[in-house]
Amino acid sequence: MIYTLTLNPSVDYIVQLERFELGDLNRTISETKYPGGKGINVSRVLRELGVTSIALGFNGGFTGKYIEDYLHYEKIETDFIKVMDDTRINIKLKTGQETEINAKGPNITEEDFQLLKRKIGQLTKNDLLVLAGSIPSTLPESTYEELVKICKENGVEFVCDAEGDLLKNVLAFHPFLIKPNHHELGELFNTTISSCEEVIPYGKKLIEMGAKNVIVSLADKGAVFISEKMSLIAEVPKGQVKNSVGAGDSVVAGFLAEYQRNTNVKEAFQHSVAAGSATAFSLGLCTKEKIEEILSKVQIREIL
Ligand SMILES: Nc1ncnc2c1ncn2[C@@H]1O[C@H](COP(=O)(O)OP(=O)(O)OP(=O)(O)O)[C@@H](O)[C@H]1O
Ligand SMILES: O=P(O)(O)OC[C@@]1(O)O[C@H](CO)[C@@H](O)[C@@H]1O
Repeated sequence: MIYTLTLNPSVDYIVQLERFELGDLNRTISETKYPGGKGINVSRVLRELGVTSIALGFNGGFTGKYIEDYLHYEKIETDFIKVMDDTRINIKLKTGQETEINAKGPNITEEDFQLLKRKIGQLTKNDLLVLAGSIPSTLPESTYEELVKICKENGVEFVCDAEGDLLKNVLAFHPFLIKPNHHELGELFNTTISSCEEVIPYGKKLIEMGAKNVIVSLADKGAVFISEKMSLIAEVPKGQVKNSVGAGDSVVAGFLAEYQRNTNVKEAFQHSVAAGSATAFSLGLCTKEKIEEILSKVQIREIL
């Protein structure tokens, strides 16, 4: 079973405006809302692709209930730990460019954290855990490390989509997959990366540091896959970006869904990039039809 973990879920409130004037009254052209948070997005795209997962994390209040009801309506199983405060609302402003305001989120107590550790401790070697997103400020910086250590002890594979030290510190536990974008990769190595070719030496370093598979996404500039055995570059299809929120999470879900189907890394990478772009070209997350529509436009080449 695939489990996704979203420590700080959100209701994503997507607001479209002609333009945004700071300090003025601004009126929207349209608005919509979705359950959000990186792990939850992964679960939703997996479900769309016919793969079952269970969404874990902390949620609370009316926003937490909205997320849980929405996921159940989509037939996604959840096993959230209830917290006292409301789950956060993240604002995504569309004004030609995309501006995000991500809230801090609820207080998570030590007791809540212990409960989560016990849940993660029940996973077995037949399970895979996706840890994705930021860590609430009330949890220790070492949260991911502590959780993947439990995974390792029980032979549970894990995927990590996080930034900076959060990502660096789990590498020694050999994640099955990590997916930084090129800015995050650059920050890890104190450099600037602006093309797929430039990604390759740094991607290889992540493999040396312990990752089994690495996908680095560069938005419209392409994506790179690296493992010990091969390096691949994908060209992404051109299209009109409607909302790139969740595009990175769709890359993770697209890879896992296809890899689970046939363990062919090249095809899994092609599906993952198609899922990312399909989400970027949609207002919400991708649909299976949209992925299939653009799949053949995702050209993959091997770098020898
Ligand atoms: N402008 C675009 N045109 C086509 N595809 C895109 C575009 N932007 C994003 N994508 C698709 O989405 C994937 C992930 O995008 P990106 O590199 O922005 O990841 P990310 O920063 O993790 O995303 P996010 O945090 O917005 O979910 C890319 O690999 C690509 O497939
Ligand atoms: O604040 P975090 O946890 O870093 O990111 C949260 C978030 O921006 O990530 C998802 C898109 O990847 C959104 O659904 C959500 O609002």
